[in-house]
Amino acid sequence: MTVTHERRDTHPLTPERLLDSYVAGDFFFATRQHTILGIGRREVLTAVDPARLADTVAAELTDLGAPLAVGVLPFDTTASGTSPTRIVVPRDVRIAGPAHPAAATLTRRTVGVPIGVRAVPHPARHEEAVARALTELRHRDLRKVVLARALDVEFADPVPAEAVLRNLVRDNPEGYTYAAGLPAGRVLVGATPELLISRRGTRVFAHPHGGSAPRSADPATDAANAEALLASEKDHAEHAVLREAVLEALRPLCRSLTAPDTPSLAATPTMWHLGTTIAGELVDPDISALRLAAELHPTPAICGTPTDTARGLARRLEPFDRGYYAGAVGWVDAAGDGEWAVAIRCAEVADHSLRMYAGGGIVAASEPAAELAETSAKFQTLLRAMGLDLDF
Ligand SMILES: C=C(O[C@@H]1C=C(C(=O)O)C=C[C@H]1O)C(=O)O
Repeated sequence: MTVTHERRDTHPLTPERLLDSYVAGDFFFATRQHTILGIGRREVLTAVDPARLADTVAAELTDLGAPLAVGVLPFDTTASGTSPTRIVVPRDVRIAGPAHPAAATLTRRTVGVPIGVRAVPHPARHEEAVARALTELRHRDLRKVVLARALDVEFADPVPAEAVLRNLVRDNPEGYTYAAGLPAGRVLVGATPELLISRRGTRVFAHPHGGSAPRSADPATDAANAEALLASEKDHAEHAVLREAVLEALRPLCRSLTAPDTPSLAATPTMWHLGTTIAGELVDPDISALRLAAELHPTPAICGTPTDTARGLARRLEPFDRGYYAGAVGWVDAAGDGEWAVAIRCAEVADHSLRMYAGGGIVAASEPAAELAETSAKFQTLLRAMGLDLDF
């Protein structure tokens, strides 16, 4: 196993070269700090429960003398989930600096022309599901539930995950842009703004996002959307549930924990969000980034509160299995450091088709039509990367 860091020789290891080397099945993770490429698979470790897998991964990294492991957590990490946590020790790891700002000079790649696009469920059914969730919110012990929908896109030719990834890197300078190989040649690819947890030594950070508004090409509308989000009681209520849950999960693990009282605006090229930066100092330096991700996931950003009730309701109201959508994607190294991002704004690529997902938090003050529009806006991250000017 070799780890190659950026070096100044005739072939510097640049983020662009990592992108050029990436092939579907590899692991790719670009952040504001660095770009990681995990090539191939030396070991694949799977288990339903990511917390249990964390210890196995730590032992495996030590045994193999490997620097880091990469992978994905599914949305549903309970026994009834159908996709396991999947951690890969790559054959080779290459690390370069951040992809930005040079990414703006990347040339876009063509993804192909779709021969069919289908919303799952039909948009009207999604509105009905939101309406049913509102009834549950009124009558049950439920404060928030996240409901998602999907878009299935069919192509005449195989979908080049490499092109989708490259276009996502080009378009999304601030977030976590990722690709992870899944069984049967499938690929999870996306660009998420949301950090579930990062750990460096005893320092941990989380940046939960909850509360959304679309960006606009018109600067006045764009600014007005941001202002309206900052002033929206409904979005602040939705965010408060999330902030509380993340703080509550981290509190027993941290000797100190800080978070501003009110969220601030976080931007992606397609969405405005309310975000809170949470920083903590771990009590136990042996708790790895993967273990921390397992402790926090699923947060109310992608599930709801209380967790079990919300997960059960989402399972009943959504006509699909989320798989790795709304799970987590990231890496953990031999020292236990790592970064795990919330696996949203993504698609699962399978040969000639892909399925993209978008969801939104429903609270008592939500409205079905607005929730449908929010998911349409969230699809834009992937639709743009695919060069598709569609509104679903
Ligand atoms: C669930 C998604 O996004 C999450 C839900 C949000 C919301 O409801 O406001 C905001 C950011 C994300 O945490 C998604 O993009 O699919």
